[in-house]
Amino acid sequence: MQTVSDIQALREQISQWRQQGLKIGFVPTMGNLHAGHISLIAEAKKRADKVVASIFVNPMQFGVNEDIDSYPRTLADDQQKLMAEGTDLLFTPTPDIIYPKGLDKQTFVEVPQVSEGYCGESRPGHFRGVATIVCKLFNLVQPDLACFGLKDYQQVQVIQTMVEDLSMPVEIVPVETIREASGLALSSRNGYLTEQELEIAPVLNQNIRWLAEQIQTSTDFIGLAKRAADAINAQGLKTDYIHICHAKTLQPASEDDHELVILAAAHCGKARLIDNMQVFK
Ligand SMILES: Nc1ncnc2c1ncn2[C@@H]1O[C@H](COP(=O)(O)OP(=O)(O)OP(=O)(O)O)[C@@H](O)[C@H]1O
Ligand SMILES: CC(C)(CO)[C@@H](O)C(=O)[O-]
Ligand code: BAL
Repeated sequence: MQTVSDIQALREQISQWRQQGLKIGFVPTMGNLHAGHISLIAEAKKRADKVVASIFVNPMQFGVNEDIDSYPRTLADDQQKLMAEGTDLLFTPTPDIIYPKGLDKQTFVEVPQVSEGYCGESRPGHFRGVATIVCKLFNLVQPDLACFGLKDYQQVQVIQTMVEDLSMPVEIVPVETIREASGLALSSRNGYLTEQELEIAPVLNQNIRWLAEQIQTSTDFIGLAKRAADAINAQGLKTDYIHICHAKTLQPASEDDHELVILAAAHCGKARLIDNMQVFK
């Protein structure tokens, strides 16, 4: 596996592969790789001839009081894992390479509606940062397809909408969430949890599953979501939000909707956990 940090080396390799008519799959990440990331690489490998991964802790998607400085950076370990899974190329740019003029003068991509609310409301500017970096990475890597984890459900909708609205020639492949046996979704930020917090963190997923069962037979979405939030908070987490939404528009679900998603975020110690579950009625 080749690792490149500069844009010219990346473009040279990509253009060689494109001239050979090879199909390119892409997996963008922020590093500190776990089995969730590796499942994205495996999915890309099944669908493409060459797999490109990127590791970039994107300053544009972090809020002022967020964890950009402490975000785990484990490049050597990550390279081992990517190589073992058969990744062909790893792109590891620095912020200077990606944003040479600085963030203030950078053109950005804003996706309306699906990026508003939920994580978009709690993390102002977050999805602008995500859409902008993913757009830029797509322009650099020119993939035929790109894999994204459904753990970040709202992010998948934001990227899918961006690709449709801007006619980007990239197929977005959503990949199922990989979980601990406890139900806790794997996440780099789980590394912030103490042993005790790791014991209570699965309560988020347990209550999402409870809610998924309840809404099969009830349309009291607001009342049920409140009961789930109370149960989560009673165990020592602090819910940021828990909502039942239309699976595509992410608008609050109405009684006639059949494709739903439960979206939730909760603070657990230093970590802000997110999780979700799609429900078909
Ligand atoms: N448990 C998981 N299962 C499947 N995909 C995942 C999982 N966790 C993250 N991903 C996906 O991996 C890609 C890169 O995510 P990222 O590097 O932010 O990892 P992360 O573990 O989600 O980190 P964070 O703790 O910052 O949310 C995204 O598409 C994300 O949805
Ligand atoms: C898609 C992404 C790599 C963009 O920085 C990031 O938001 C993530 O890791 O999910
Ligand atoms: N997995 C989403 C990246 C972020 O939380 O910034």
